[in-house]
Amino acid sequence: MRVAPGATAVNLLWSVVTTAAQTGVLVATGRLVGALPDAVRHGWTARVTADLAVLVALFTVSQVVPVLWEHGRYHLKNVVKTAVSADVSDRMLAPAGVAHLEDPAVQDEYTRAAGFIGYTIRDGANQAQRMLQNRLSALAAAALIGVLFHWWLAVLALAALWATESYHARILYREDDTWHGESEHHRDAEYHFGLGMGPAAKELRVFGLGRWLTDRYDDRWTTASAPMNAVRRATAARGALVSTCGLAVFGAAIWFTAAAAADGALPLAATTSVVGALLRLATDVSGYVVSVTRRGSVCLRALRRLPGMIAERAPERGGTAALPDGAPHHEIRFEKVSFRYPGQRRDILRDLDLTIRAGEALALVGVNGAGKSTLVKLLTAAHLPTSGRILVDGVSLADLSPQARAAWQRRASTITQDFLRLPLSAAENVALREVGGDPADRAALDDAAERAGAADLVARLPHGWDTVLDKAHANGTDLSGGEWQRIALARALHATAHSSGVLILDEPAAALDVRAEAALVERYLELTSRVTSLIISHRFSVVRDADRIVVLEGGRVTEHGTHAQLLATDGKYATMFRTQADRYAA
Ligand SMILES: Nc1ncnc2c1ncn2[C@@H]1O[C@H](COP(=O)(O)OP(=O)(O)OP(=O)(O)O)[C@@H](O)[C@H]1O
Repeated sequence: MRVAPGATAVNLLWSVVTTAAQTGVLVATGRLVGALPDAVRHGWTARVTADLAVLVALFTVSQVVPVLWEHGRYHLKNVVKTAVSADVSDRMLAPAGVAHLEDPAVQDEYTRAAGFIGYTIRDGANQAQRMLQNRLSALAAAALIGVLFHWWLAVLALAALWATESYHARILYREDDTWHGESEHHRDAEYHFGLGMGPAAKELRVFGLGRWLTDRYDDRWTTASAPMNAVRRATAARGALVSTCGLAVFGAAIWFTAAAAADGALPLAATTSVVGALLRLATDVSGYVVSVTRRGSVCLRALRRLPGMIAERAPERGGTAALPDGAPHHEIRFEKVSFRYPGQRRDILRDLDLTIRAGEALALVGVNGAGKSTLVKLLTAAHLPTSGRILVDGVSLADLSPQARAAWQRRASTITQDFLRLPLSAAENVALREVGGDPADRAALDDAAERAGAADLVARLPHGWDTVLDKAHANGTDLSGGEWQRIALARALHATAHSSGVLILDEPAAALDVRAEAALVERYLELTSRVTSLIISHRFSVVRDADRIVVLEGGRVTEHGTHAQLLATDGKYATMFRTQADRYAA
């Protein structure tokens, strides 16, 4: 990842200028102090004026340039943050499949790459610049000691700095590693925090679960922090001892310098500069900057590992095949398809055979957990079958090239049970620009809304299509579950009117009221007339008009036919239908 080389070069320049100015201040202070005895004896001299002017100028530069440098680092930090977020998203969203999104090991690596409290690439990059400046500054101060006094003292001071800083950095590394190893607990803690602030916030309050959530967050966070606190307790005393030893070396060096001055072996000006340089070296022994830089590099390594890990744990099977434009022209065929979720012991689908003819309106019914939504995931190539094939006009989805697989996913317009609720305008919620929709084409939007039964809803919105569907947004509004469902349906219909040829509706009526459900049923055949469609619903009123209905049971299709044929067969479908119908009749 290469980010803002120009801004990085400017920041480098600022750090070099800062170092030069700070070292200049040490020299100028020495010169000024060296000139003072003369001034005391003979009054104010031109040399004092000149030395003072140089000192003030260098001091001003040493104070002002870091402000510019700070600004530059802040800018770079933001650029790095945006670049990392984009990079992480790209890597996570690149595969057409979704198996890696459900893998805890990948989630952990993702959490590390994206960064969490104190562990981010942006902080690492920021502190790396500080570390560089510290190194330059330490070398300059040591050079000053060597030139003005003794090189062995310069080396001793650098060695004391290096030893103390390394020790502290090592302690921090241990803390860091312990902290980092707890990423699952951190994720859990963050999840509970997000839950309280996010979409479930209202429900949690209504149930009075605020306290429970806080306690749970507290518990997870304490669990995550406990190992690091233990390391911290174990190392605190030793850390303080090492610091004291390091500072003792610097104290002795200052003592030695002062003694040389008292013996007349070192002029006053040089003594002042050398003591200043020693104090400068002594103040930066914490190891913090080194540790944060290392943390950043840990995140960077996780980011680099992420694609490899995704490829290894959730390999993208595929080939080079492509589908003909506008497929399916003939059929979508499931041939002996079995599927088991990664890491699970049970097949959800078993040797399933099913054919969906092009242009057909097929309905799928089955009890909870029968595998209906799983079948949709396979149909949209989010997962590939564990065995068997899914053929679209004779081409297996498993043989598609990554581009062809992505194109097939765009061709299938799917509204799942947990459909997207985007904090965007109503227009953008229906016509997603990213998949070729045009929110400015109001005629197309009106048509989709009309067909989805959402026209009245849009007309009632305070700013019509431009109303943002998010209460957290100024002038935004929130929708009820059923209203959202109509917007989602409009999105699917808008897509089928443009680029999609396959319409998949998973429980499209779950949140609809009786009238809206009746309207959906009335329009169902018209809605699906131009496409190949699959509808899943527990409401038999919604599925009964489908061209064909299939029953999924035990991972297989056990019955298929029209509503009338299935009732006549008097099997599972007929039983389920009558149970529901009897309840309504009663
Ligand atoms: N990502 C997953 N990892 C492991 N198991 C899963 C995953 N998603 C679903 N399952 C399991 O697969 C089975 C079928 O789930 P699926 O969601 O396909 O059922 P469904 O027929 O759509 O149910 P419902 O009518 O309740 O929506 C369930 O037992 C579920 O626990």
